[in-house]
Amino acid sequence: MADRATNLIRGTKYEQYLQVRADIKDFRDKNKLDKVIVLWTANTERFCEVRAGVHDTSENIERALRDNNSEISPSTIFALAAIDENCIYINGSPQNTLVAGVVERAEARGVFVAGDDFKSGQTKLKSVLVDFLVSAGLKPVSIVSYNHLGNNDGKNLSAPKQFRSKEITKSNVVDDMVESNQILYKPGEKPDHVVVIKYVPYVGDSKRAMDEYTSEILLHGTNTIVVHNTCEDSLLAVPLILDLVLLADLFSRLAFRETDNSYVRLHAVLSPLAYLLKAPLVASGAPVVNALFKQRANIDNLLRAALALPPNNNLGLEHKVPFLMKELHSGALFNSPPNKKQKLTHENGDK
Ligand SMILES: O=P([O-])([O-])O[C@@H]1[C@@H](O)[C@H](O)[C@@H](O)[C@H](O)[C@@H]1O
Repeated sequence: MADRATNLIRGTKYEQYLQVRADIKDFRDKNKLDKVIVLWTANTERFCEVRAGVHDTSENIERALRDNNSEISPSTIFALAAIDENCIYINGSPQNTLVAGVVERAEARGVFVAGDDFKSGQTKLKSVLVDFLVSAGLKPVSIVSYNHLGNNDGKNLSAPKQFRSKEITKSNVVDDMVESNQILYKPGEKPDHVVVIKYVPYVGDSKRAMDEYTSEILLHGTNTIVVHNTCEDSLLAVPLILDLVLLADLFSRLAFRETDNSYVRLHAVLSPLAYLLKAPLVASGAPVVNALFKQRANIDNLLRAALALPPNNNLGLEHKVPFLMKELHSGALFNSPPNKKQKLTHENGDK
């Protein structure tokens, strides 16, 4: 891969960290910016070997960085530099950049992080199709996903360790959907799921994705769906980059009022961005949701909450229950008695 490494920051890992911080500061000053968001779109790295005493706390990772520890990945150096410059950091590639010590540091500094890996094509479709199959009672038993492409990403992924990172993010996406149906699957049972990526220079950015989904249906029958998708890899990724940055900024501004009237922001790990990511990072202990429409509903409802609207639960009782239908048509449904705050402001003459 050395032939593609043309833009290097030299020095020890700590010197590189200082350089990235200086670059961020310089960029912010030169462009007179209030805010910088750092998003990793560089190539996939190998997973770092997560070690106790190295990656587990902010203090340990700081020591490891200064000791030039080989298991501190370049993307982790960028994450630490961004967090220390008070910048949101988003990981658009599969590797495990955001180890526990990085998240701890983000929480301590009040900075947001999100990841991992843009969910652009094959996986996006998978997170719809498998959700549909499982919830329709068609039991996916074998999912085989092959893709080939000829851009730099494809070249990079032809290295086994880098491919392994991608294989992990692309393979785990069906887990929550499978676990959600305990009638179809016994505890621990999973479909066979294989992911293959090949580098074919001629096709360039035009990535080909071929998938075969086999499901068991009634009376041991089978149902096989085959998909062939051709698309420009970069053209699918760019809108995701814009949406990630815009939504990350928006979510970083949300605050929730506590009973003592103080305000708290969302957790440092911005999991609502999961809709755009293959392997969503969540706060420790929180459930991972991969199903695309659940992820989408999460964003919709967060934005509705920000406008003081109730979540959209799709009940639609106002179109199904006669007395609510009448209230809807007469307008009575919207004439709820004013709440305490409205009454007070009204009495004070505050329009
Ligand atoms: O999003 P998706 O189509 O499932 O996954 C894709 C990978 O299969 C592909 O190898 C890679 O080059 C793309 O950038 C993208 O990550």
